[in-house]
Amino acid sequence: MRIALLGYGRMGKSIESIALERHHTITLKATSNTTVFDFSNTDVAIDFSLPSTAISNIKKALDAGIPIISGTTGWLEDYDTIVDYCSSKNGTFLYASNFSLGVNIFFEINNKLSQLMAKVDGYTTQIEEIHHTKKLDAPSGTAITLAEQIIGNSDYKNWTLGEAQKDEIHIEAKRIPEVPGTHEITYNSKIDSINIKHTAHNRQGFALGAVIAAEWIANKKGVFTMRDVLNIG
Ligand SMILES: NC(=O)C1=CN([C@@H]2O[C@H](COP(=O)(O)OP(=O)(O)OC[C@H]3O[C@@H](n4cnc5c(N)ncnc54)[C@H](O)[C@@H]3O)[C@@H](O)[C@H]2O)C=CC1
Ligand SMILES: O=C(O)C1=N[C@H](C(=O)O)C[C@H](O)C1
Repeated sequence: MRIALLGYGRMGKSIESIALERHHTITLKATSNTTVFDFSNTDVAIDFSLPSTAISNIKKALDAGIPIISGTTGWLEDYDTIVDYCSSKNGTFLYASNFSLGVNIFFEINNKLSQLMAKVDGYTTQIEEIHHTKKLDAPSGTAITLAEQIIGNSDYKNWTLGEAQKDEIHIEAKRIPEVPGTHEITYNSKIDSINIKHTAHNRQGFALGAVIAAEWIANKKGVFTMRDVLNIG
């Protein structure tokens, strides 16, 4: 498969290495200096760029009729606009806040645990995420997905980085050098605590998941998620 990389930073380079191992070729390595995106001879585009550039990158690929995978976080308030844009172009689009298999299993556990916890009283819910100091957005896209799952299953109405009101989940976003990504959910009561935690040891899981998603999506039309790709849940 011929892959265009929209973003050639930490993730773009990890994806390149996994894609080459899986016998794919790279047709474009776009960075902030790239003025023309040449999608000729490309089967699928993968966007891991910046919160401020993701939307225009995704639209460029859809305009060119190329299926696009996006892992860029920090732009999700415009997700529905992109879904509509994709439909208007009869295109192919998949976004995931986290492409790793482990985190996608963790999402399923979070969903089930939050359904159970919604049936009992006396627990408060907190999410902690830890990432490297180069990360531009906070909270992480993954923490937002986790919070939205809990909100969908409970009386919580919102998440906040600040002090939480009764109907809000507090997200603690910590930045520590070199940490690839750690997410922990804690339910705390006067009697006990329940924690679930996912720790990424490196970026390989994110990159492998993105390449697997690209392989899966190449000949499809529509808007998809990692649940479709991994067939879990
Ligand atoms: N969904 C997931 O599984 C994961 C998502 N991410 C997200 O991916 C994004 C990128 O992360 P990193 O690679 O660590 O960042 P990075 O800062 O190392 O790389 C960003 C790249 O985007 C490039 N860029 C800037 N403007 C561009 C433009 N207009 N078009 C194309 N490329 C452009 C930069 O030159 C750089 O190469 C972040 O939003 C991060 O949160 C990161 C890891 C996993
Ligand atoms: O910026 C990162 O590095 C990561 N970003 C994603 C997020 O915001 O959730 C996924 C992963 O945790 C690494």
